Amino acid sequence: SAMAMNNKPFTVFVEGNIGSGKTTFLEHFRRFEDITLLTEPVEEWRNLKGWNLLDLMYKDTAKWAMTFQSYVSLTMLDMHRRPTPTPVKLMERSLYSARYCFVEHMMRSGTLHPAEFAVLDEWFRFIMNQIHIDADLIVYLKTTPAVVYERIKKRARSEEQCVPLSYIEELHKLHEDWLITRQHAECPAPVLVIDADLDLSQITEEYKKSEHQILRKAVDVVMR
Ligand SMILES: Cc1cc2cn([C@H]3C[C@H](O)[C@@H](CO)O3)c(=O)nc2[nH]1
Repeated sequence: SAMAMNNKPFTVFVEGNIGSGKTTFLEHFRRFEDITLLTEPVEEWRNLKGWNLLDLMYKDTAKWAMTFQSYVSLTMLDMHRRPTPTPVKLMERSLYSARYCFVEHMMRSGTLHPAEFAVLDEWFRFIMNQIHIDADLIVYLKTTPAVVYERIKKRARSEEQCVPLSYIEELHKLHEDWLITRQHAECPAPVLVIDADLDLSQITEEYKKSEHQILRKAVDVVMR
């Protein structure tokens, strides 16, 4: 049942640390024709006119963090704004995790200069005030840093092999501050927490739990 273009679809952000299984979670919903999946445009970050901004950022974070996060935010805004023909839209991450997790960490760790952070924060505030991009639900794939650190090693995405456990632990804390402690009032969406430490064989049950909640909420919104 295609959604009239003027209605806003039931929008879900899928959030979690590096290696928490977001792409796997999204792929679980590939079978539903009423759901549009927008996965993280990592390939765009790895090849912008031939430049691998992800690799540059990991290789020399102080020099490339601003450039990388600026482009990440542009690609996320593009995804937020993309017209969705279906009643439900699942997005991998968001401008919120960009600002509250990654940019926040780079500012606190000093890899973003305060002036660079100020510019990124002004862009974030402008977008929040001018463009309606909030979620109806956030699915938080909650993990333990040690578990995802091992997965990152196994997945062996080349750019990430130098990522230290301390970085994963700091990102974890920023996700918890945002999605469990609820430190940021600008993002009031309800959070559905999934135990994403479970390995693939066990996690399908967890997904089914979220499937029910997502589809039920989506039906409520569509029938409103
Ligand atoms: C919104 C947002 C996503 C995102 C991902 N990343 C990194 C973490 C992973 O190594 C890779 C793919 O998620 O990109 C980042 O540094 N900053 C980001 N900001």
